[in-house]
Amino acid sequence: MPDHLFDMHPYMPHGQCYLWQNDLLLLHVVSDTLIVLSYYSIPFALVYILKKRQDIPFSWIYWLFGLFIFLCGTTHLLSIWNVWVPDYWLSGFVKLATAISSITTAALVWPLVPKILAIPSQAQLVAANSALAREIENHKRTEQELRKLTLAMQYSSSMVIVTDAQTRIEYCNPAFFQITGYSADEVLGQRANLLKSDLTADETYKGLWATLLSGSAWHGEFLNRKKNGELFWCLESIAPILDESNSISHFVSIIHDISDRKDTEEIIRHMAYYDPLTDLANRSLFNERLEQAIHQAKRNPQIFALFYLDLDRFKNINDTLGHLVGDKLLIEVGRRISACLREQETVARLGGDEFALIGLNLTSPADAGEIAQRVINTVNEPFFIDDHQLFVSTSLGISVYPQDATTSEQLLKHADDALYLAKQHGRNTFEFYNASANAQSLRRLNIENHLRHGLARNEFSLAYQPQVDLASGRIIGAEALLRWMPAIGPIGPDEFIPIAENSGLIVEIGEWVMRTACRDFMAAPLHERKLLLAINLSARQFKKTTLVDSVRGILAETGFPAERLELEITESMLVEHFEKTVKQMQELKNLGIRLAIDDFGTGFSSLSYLKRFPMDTLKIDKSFVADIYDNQNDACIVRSIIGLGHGLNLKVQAEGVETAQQLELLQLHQCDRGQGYFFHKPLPIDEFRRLFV
Ligand SMILES: Nc1nc2c(ncn2[C@@H]2O[C@H](COP(=O)(O)O[C@H]3[C@@H](O)[C@H](n4cnc5c(=O)[nH]c(N)nc54)O[C@@H]3COP(=O)(O)O)[C@@H](O)[C@H]2O)c(=O)[nH]1
Repeated sequence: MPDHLFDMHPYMPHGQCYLWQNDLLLLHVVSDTLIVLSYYSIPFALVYILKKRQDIPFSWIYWLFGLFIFLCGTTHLLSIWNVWVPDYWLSGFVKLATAISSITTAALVWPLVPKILAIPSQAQLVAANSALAREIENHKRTEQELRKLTLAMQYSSSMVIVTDAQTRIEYCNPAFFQITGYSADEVLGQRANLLKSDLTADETYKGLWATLLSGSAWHGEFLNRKKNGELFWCLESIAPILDESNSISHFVSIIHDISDRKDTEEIIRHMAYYDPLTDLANRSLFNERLEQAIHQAKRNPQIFALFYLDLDRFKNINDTLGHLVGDKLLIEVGRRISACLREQETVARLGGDEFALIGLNLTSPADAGEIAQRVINTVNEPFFIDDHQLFVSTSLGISVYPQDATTSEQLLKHADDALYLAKQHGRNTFEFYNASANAQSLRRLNIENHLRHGLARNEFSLAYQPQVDLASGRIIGAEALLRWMPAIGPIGPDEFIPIAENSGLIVEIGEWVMRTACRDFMAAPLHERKLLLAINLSARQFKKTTLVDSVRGILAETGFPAERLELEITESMLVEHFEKTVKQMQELKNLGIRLAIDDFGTGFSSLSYLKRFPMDTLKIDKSFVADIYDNQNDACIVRSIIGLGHGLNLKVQAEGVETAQQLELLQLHQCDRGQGYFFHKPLPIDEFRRLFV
């Protein structure tokens, strides 16, 4: 060591300055002693802490710091020591050791600062602790929720399936095993399509996958199959579960067994689409099937036919044998008609005795004719119902797609027009629609429209056809016959009366006829002649419960004597409305009115009915009279009717007498009265009056 740097000679050694200053010595010794004691206590405290808290991070720095403090204390201890023992080398070395330890500590403590600062503070630890506590609480709550959801799945009556992204089953709830009959071993790891029945449309699966792969949930219905092969309807909700990277990791399906609901739906559907009596399709289903047939025929050009049919005079059966027999007959007719068509074709009951059929895939319209004939033949076979043997006939109208129409409304309307034609052509037959039938139906509609205004426009008049007493040749009365002169040109009663009957207008028109005829006959010169007045009544008028009141009212209003009024009723009307008709007739008879059966021989001809009606006159239909001279059968029929009428104490009147020979024969068989062109055509009132002037 260079002496000039540490030359101590000019200075007094440390210790000697205290020799002559006792107080200073005391101050230094006491202070150094206190410093030493407190310096030494620090390493001890640190050692104690490190022993107790061995987890303290960076403990070596505490050891280093402790050593440095200890050396500092030792330096002060040596300061006291040097007062009396000038061992400055020792003090120098201790200071050197202190310097080394302090430099080392200082050098090592600075890099440690950021690391120590990174150690959380107490406050931070408290905050982290409470955050952790909250986290734990949330976790517990989530666990509880999960437990609840798991329990819900366990006890749910709906099936729950969880699959992986490849649709391999990972979880099924107990309801799944219970409903499908599978066990866990049989399904876990299997593809979810093990329930597939192959009866669900491919479009459904396509839609399902498109929805799921787009990340959305799919809802829909499947017809699935259980382990035992039984089919069951499922309402499913399937949702994809996405992972953190937004890829599908799982699928979860909730499945409800809706077979019961489907059964109920099926019952409701059946009620909505099937006729409860015959179990045939009803009008709604028929319309749907017709639309389907049109749709298919448009895509795949083909011919099909629509048949419209009803039973001829079905009402007779209902009225005479009761509705129960009528219903059983309809059921049986439905069965027979169905047997005439193929499985995929439609037979519907549209109401009452009306049926409609669709005959598909025809090679030509003639096929439709064959089907219609089969239907007629099968219906013509006798029916045995409740000890009754019934003979029934049917009439059919046919429209063919596409030649007659291409819309359901038009096809139905044209078949209906054709049916009308079949009825007009004598029943028990079929007719194809044709344009003229269409024109006829349009004409019918036009006539009906004009008829509605006929009375208001004063377009009606009456013609009177004289009725002659065949023994004396005297005119004893006349039949009032309605004439109509509308703006569209004259229309005969044969055409407009059925339309007036169908539309119900005949009731009002009939009253006008009776009132006008009674007035005409009350005026001179007819009144004095005490002529009989014959008036036709239609079935529709008879159905009206007000008929008797109306007749009574007209007689009272016009003063025409009841005993000179003869109301003509056709034979078929008597049979169709038997009970009601007898009652009405009896009430009319009670007024004193005469009753005649018109067109006798053309209707039902049940003699047992005849004796129950309170009749006065039988009118032999002109069709028998026409050939009475040339046709033995007709002559025989006329003779029999005259005999029958007289046997029942009735007056017999022949209609349509046109020749002297006919008259001669009728007189020969003692027919009471005659009416026909041979005597007079129906005459306008003025001409008729002139006969008596
Ligand atoms: N409910 C009502 N029906 C009525 C009424 N007025 C007429 N009618 C019915 O309309 C049908 C057709 O009647 P019409 O064209 O008047 O024909 C009558 C006679 O003109 C015709 N007749 C009479 N004599 C002859 C003859 O010698 N030859 C021949 N070819 N025809 C003849 O017969 C019709 C009378 O028939 P009927 O009633 O059966 O006695 C007809 O059914 C009328 O009943 C009405 O007001 N209400």
